[in-house]
Amino acid sequence: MDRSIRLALDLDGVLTEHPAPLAQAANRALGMQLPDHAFVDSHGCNVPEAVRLWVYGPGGPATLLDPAPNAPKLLQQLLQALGDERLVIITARPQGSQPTTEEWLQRHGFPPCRIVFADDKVAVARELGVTHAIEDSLRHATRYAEAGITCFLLTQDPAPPAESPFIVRVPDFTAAVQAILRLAGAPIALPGSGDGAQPRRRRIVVSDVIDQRARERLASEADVIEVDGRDKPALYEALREADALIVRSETQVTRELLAHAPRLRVVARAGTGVDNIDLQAATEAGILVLNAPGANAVSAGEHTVALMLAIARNLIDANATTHAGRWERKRFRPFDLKGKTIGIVGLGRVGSVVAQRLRAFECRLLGYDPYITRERFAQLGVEPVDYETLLENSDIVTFHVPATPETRHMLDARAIARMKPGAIVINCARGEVVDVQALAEALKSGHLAAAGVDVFPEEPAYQSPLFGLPNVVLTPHIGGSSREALEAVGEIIATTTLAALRGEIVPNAVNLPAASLHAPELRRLTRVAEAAGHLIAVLQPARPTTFQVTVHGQVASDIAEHVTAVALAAALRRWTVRRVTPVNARFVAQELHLFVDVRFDTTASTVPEFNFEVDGDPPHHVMVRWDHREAGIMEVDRFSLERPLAGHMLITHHLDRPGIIGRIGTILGRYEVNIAGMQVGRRARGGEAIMVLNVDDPIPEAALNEILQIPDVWTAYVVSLPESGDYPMAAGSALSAAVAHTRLR
Ligand SMILES: NC(=O)C1=CN([C@@H]2O[C@H](COP(=O)(O)OP(=O)(O)OC[C@H]3O[C@@H](n4cnc5c(N)ncnc54)[C@H](O)[C@@H]3O)[C@@H](O)[C@H]2O)C=CC1
Ligand SMILES: O=C(O)CCC(=O)C(=O)O
Repeated sequence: MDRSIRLALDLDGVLTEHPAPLAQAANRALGMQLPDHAFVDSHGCNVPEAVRLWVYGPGGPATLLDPAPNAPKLLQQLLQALGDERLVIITARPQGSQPTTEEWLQRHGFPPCRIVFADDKVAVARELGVTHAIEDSLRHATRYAEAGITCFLLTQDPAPPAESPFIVRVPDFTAAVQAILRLAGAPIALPGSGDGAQPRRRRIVVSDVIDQRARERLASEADVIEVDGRDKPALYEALREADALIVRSETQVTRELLAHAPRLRVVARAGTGVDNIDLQAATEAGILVLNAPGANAVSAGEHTVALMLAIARNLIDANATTHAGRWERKRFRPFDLKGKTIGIVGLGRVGSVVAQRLRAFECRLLGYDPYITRERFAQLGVEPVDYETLLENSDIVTFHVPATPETRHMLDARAIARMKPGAIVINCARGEVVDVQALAEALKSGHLAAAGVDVFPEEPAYQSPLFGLPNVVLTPHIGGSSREALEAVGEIIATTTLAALRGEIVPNAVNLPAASLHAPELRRLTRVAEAAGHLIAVLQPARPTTFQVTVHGQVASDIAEHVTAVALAAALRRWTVRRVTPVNARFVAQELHLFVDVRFDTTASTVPEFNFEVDGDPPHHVMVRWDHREAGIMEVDRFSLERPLAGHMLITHHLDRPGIIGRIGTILGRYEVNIAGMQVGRRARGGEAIMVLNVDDPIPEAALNEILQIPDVWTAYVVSLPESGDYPMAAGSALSAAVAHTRLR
């Protein structure tokens, strides 16, 4: 192995993703007008020191950067090949950013490595005897080259004529590391395939017990980490890199927990009730919350009936005394459910199961649920009554409502006082629904005969006023835990968590309105809506003040809301460093004072169209047409297109005069960019025109600059939109980074 190589690595743009979000954040927060590449070499671009300190300092946008693909593993391989003596990170970040920088490296799993903070990188490199460097800044690469240090420059641009032989242009960090390993004679076993980085394997934390098959299903696509949700330090540690968290009722998903999970995209509740999840905090963070309503309803319903029977038949005591060798046949006086009046509070999924089972016992059923129809009561064979009537007339009252402010302590001392003497209470819903203190007192006084309780205000429950009372049957929240329920819940949660992580639309989202349309129609429309949002932000790179969506034709409001959320999220991803998904798109827009205005023109008898408009100088517009099967972007800035936009494109706004299109073609030809198709539109002969060129190859920045030099070409945008197939909706768009250039007319 060649031991003479000493390597200096740049940080931003080499170990991190491209630092464009830093410039965008500074522009937004400090009202600056920095170009996207400002932090490729912030010192060289004269970014003021105070701005650099803010960007790289505690809580600054640099702490939110993602690592470059596979960067931690690549650094590990370099360290293995070269040894830590011969590798150093030299960054031009200010010295004051040392703690946040080190914290970022550690948080993203980079191996420990020497790091030096210096504006004059070459002076430090010389002192350290550096022979090779990896950089993304041309200025630093040039300076290294002048000092005789070979510098791998990460860029897509071709080399200009007569560039120093000490500068070696490579497309990305993987290629640079390959070259260094080759030079060092080290084995090349790069993460991912030889010529490109593999997407990172998803990490799913499971913090409560779930079905074994569900775990296996998750493990087929992701790394599954199991931790005890009650062990906060262990859970927080596991969540640092987690994409999804799966819980049942024990783990409390609080705002604090979410703050420890910067990558989290999905929280899945393997069950029904989501009261252990801070839905507001999850929504603000753009995290999708899933649950599996109904999958354990039979289990909870049967458990409810089991608690009733256990009480009616004295099962618990009779079992214990018989086991103890005491034959107390005369002591027990069980009773039949037949003929009893049972009051069911909440006739949703579980309440309905209970009603259906109890009909077989020939009970009289009273029900209180202000949110369901009379027809539903009739179907279930339940008499609808008000809550007071139910309490006053029932021998057994059983609760099946969700935990909400309205249902909290629905059964308190006053409600209990209305109940028949000797009545029985069953709570298999949520602990908060019943005031346990009042219940315990009524049980002790004898006003109530017995209670069956599966759920507690605080779980796990290690103490309760109900503990030790002889007339209470307690179970540790196992109502929904039947084998069948766990299997069904596990299947739903595993399948939909993986689907949501792949960016697919799932039907069981709690904090994203369900769209009343199913794949593949919705998937296609979603793809195009995301592309439209992306495109409008390429056309309008500075954040506008208004994002207007006008829907023409017959479109259901939930579909319009879905399309708005998807397009808005895609646009916001280019307007803010904050993580945006359809879940928090409207919230983030509000935070950024971006007014989102959705209008409907349902009278228009047209194929449905979604028009996205943003204000600016000039304002921009993108229109999506959707014939309920196919969808496509059919207008840009009010110019109609013959074919929907797709693929790699150059879009220009220019004056309609002879020669312009030819000159653009010539420039692209010189840069070996093949043109695959062209569409042009104009308002009037000799007026403003638009051209969309589909190209087979990436358009180098230098070519774009030349195009912008052509007189009467006002703007040029390079953008990639999906051709076919799916791409992630919720985060991490597969749309390529777009370059937008504008020249003032
Ligand atoms: N013990 C366990 O292991 C399990 C407990 N559960 C819990 O059981 C409860 C019911 O679950 P599901 O039936 O799946 O929910 P659901 O949403 O299907 O039904 C709840 C019903 O309560 C009604 N309701 C809401 N507020 C009400 C109020 N103030 N007064 C009267 N009725 C009201 C609703 O209209 C709805 O019909 C939930 O708290 C759930 O978390 C569910 C499954 C297992
Ligand atoms: O088994 C569980 O996780 C609790 C079930 C439950 O309470 C629910 O699904 O709401």
